[in-house]
Amino acid sequence: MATSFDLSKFKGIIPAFYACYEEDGQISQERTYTLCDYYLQKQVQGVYVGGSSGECIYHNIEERKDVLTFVANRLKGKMTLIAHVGAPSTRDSILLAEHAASLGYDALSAIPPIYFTLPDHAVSSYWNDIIDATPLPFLIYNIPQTTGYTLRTPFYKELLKNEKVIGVKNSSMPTFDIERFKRTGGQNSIVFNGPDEQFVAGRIMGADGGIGGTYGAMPELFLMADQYILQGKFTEARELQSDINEIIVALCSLDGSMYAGIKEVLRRRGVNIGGVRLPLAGITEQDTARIDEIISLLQQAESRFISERIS
Ligand SMILES: CC(=O)N[C@H](C=O)[C@@H](O)[C@H](O)[C@H](O)CO
Ligand SMILES: CC(=O)C(=O)O
Repeated sequence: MATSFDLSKFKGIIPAFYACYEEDGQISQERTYTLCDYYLQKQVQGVYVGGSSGECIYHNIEERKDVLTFVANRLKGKMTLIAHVGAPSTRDSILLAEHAASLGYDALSAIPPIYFTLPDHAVSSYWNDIIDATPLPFLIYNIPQTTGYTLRTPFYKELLKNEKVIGVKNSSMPTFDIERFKRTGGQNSIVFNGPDEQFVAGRIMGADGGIGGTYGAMPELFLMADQYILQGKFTEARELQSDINEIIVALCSLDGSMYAGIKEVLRRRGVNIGGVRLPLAGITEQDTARIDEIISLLQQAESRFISERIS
């Protein structure tokens, strides 16, 4: 079960990379570079490209390959790059996996098959077929609330028999699952916390780091929360998590999708990566005032927890 990959790069704060669009809704190379530069400047550990937050479900394969290419062009060798290659068919997932491997990504990851409910043996074949297609290590993506599929510990143990499986990004809500997955995989495996609302709890229960959809709106806050955990400052970590959660709850209360809200926050802070792709809803006129409030919540949390000034 022990993997021989160097796991030291799979930890810390790894934002889930957002889809970057032109004004007409096409994937934007230039804006993808803008977002890459932003993350480089924030000194995050890495990026998780083409997942839920990357709106992969609304992109065709060529668009997904383009996003993987643009990010690698800008960030290869500068931070950890994880490619999400989950797609409705095994065939398309393999095409994406091969593409990511040719670009030098550090790891692959995929959700389980969606739409049809498949038995574990078919899920296992799906993941293992992707894994077999390239030499890269693989991170399982467990996200029952969107896929309808729940990864169980005994099945996870089976999957770990493939030494290229290095761990799991766990987005189920119980932090108990994080503890179980970490215990099952042992020290020579990785667990990433999924739900940003309980990043601190996930870390305490054994997650090595987090991959999150809201990190991009507030990377400094998550980096600081991770620092607090590393320093054993649990009271500070909990208080910061609570401030973070006020921001996440506000982002999730917009008429527009959470991603549209995050992109508006980023735009107002000088990082314009466009809107969201339909059917995700864009922000509405009423959302404008709510976004003012979100910006002020961000500023309050930043001035409370981060010493250096953030624009
Ligand atoms: C269901 C879902 O998309 N979960 C993401 C990944 O785990 C999270 O990062 C959320 O975006 C975040 O926790 C906000 O709810
Ligand atoms: C949040 C996350 O991991 C994703 O967007 O895939």
